[in-house]
Amino acid sequence: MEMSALRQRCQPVSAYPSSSEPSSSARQPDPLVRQHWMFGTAQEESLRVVLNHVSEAILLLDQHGRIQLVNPFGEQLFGENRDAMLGKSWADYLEPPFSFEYSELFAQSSAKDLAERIHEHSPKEIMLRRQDGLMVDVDISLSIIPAERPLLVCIMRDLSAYKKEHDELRQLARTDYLTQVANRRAFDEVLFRQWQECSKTHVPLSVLLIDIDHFKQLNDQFGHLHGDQCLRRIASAIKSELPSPRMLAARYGGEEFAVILPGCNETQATALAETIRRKVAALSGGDQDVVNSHPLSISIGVACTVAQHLRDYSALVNMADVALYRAKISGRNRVEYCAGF
Ligand SMILES: Nc1nc2c(ncn2[C@@H]2O[C@H](COP(=O)(O)OP(=O)(O)OP(=O)(O)O)[C@@H](O)[C@H]2O)c(=O)[nH]1
Repeated sequence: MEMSALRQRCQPVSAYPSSSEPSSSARQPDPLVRQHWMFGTAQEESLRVVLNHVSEAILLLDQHGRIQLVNPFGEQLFGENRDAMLGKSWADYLEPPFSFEYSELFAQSSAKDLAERIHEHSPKEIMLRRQDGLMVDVDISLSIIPAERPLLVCIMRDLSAYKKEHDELRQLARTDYLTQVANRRAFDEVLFRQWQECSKTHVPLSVLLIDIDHFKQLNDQFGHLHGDQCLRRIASAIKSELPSPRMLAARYGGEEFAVILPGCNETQATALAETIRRKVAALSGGDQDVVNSHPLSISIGVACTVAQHLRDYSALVNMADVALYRAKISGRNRVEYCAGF
């Protein structure tokens, strides 16, 4: 056999076209890996091509979790050259708590223990820290090749695009299309969470229910498209007055909005409601636009709970509703507080 043909047979699984072969000084896989992962036959050569072109990161780890082989997509995912990756601990590329979890897995004293425990840790979604410091969400699957000194096949799939799409869809499902504030579903979820958190920490929790006054008249006089424009302007006025990102403005339904104010007591919530009322009243009047010249006002009901003395969070909303009703029958364009039923 010619020397070049012999050399060809001795390529490890991660072999590249000859132009990108590692230099002789580059770190080489464990001899055991080399012994098992030589290529020569046409079938093995096909497998080498598949591994080099498959768009998932494929790594071979020894039983201590040290990287023995990596395919080109793996290099791309880790943002590092394979020569630098070979021999390094795979778990060192992971973010805590996964780095601890997998370091502990690879510290098993016997191959049998490792084989038994590997199923508890795969498949799984974990976070990878690339060489350039970027964090990437990945899905991993670990399989064991049983032997006295077992090897592990680690397949990693980049979830970034999927995560981005998922986050965008989630955001859409929680946003009111017309006004771009949170919708009722998001309001209920956040209020439930804040209720639980404030119960634990004994901080007050307040809610505002806001209803536009005589909105039907505005719709009837100027049409629903102009009504929509007012809804958008009022939503953004409410949002702009919230001093903390933990506070949430939502469209509660029709021409009603709601605000969650974690950490706000009765006095603070009432003062903020008054600021919002004034801001909305100031939206109309000064503009040339016929709708903007139409007087706009809102009525607001305020309710607060401290140490969660109420039955549940819906009782807080009911109290704000009672206060809102009071504001309406007392002449509108005002803030009312309900201390309890
Ligand atoms: N333009 C527009 N109007 C809406 C929307 N949702 C609800 N409305 C209107 O809001 C109006 C609510 O009318 P009412 O419940 O009678 O209340 P109001 O006229 O504001 O009277 P008070 O609340 O008692 O001051 C109705 O005319 C609905 O058609 C919407 O998305 N866009």
